[in-house]
Amino acid sequence: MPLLQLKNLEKHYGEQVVLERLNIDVEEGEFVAIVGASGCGKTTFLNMLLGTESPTKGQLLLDGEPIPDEPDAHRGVVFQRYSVFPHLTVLGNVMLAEEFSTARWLGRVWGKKRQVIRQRAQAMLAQVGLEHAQNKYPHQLSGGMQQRLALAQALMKQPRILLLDEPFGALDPGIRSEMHQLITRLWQQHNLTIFMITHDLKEGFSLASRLLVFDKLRHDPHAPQAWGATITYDLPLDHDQPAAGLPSEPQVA
Ligand SMILES: Nc1ncnc2c1ncn2[C@@H]1O[C@H](COP(=O)(O)OP(=O)(O)OP(=O)(O)O)[C@@H](O)[C@H]1O
Repeated sequence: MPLLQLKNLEKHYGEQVVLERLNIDVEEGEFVAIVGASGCGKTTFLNMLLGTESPTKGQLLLDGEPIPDEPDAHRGVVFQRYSVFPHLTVLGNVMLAEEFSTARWLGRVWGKKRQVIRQRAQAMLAQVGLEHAQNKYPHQLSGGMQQRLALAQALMKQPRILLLDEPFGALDPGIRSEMHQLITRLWQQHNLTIFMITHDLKEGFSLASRLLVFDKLRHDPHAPQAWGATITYDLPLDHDQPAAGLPSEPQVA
């Protein structure tokens, strides 16, 4: 069974149809890049996968069941601009998510349990290359280091699905390519299924195993909100072959 199934999925906000006729299956372990014009509903799609937005029509199934309508440990998320607790160190920020789930009301754990969480957090920081920065505070980190921290935080919960909303969009080119290597390694090490929104088509082609293009095919000048975007290209990417060009005609998926 596919990990995720989208069946005639739609999302409306009031009168505005944002997404329509989304029909795809996604297998465990795929790395799906999502591109499309600004405002076409990419973040809305990610929010439905995360569970902070629910579908208006159709079905969104995880392991054959409707996806839970609130975020849980199955799904980790990293945004372009990252928010942290500024008064906590790098290590403290990574430990925090785990402390909250272990001690729901107080958000603090002590003794042996805390020791175990600390060791896991330190191991995760080493995986993202932040082992030497664990005692720094967020304002002392570069943009790339902040995104490494965001990845460490998201992976602490051992998610199956990692949702990335333009995670490298604000970084310099040199730092971006370091982050590309890191995300490729983490994808393989943690056996993740990744959805990544990007505005950089080249980034999508080079990192992902599949590329989805969201676009509006139907326009009604008298009712601009009546039609939403859908998946107009669904391209498997074979990294053994040179990157293929986009087909010349849109194919409605
Ligand atoms: N909570 C909301 N309430 C009402 N409308 C919303 C809400 N969230 C998004 N929208 C609308 O849905 C449409 C799609 O927005 P979304 O942020 O998903 O697009 P996007 O493709 O991610 O854009 P960008 O590439 O600029 O980030 C926009 O017209 C936006 O105004």
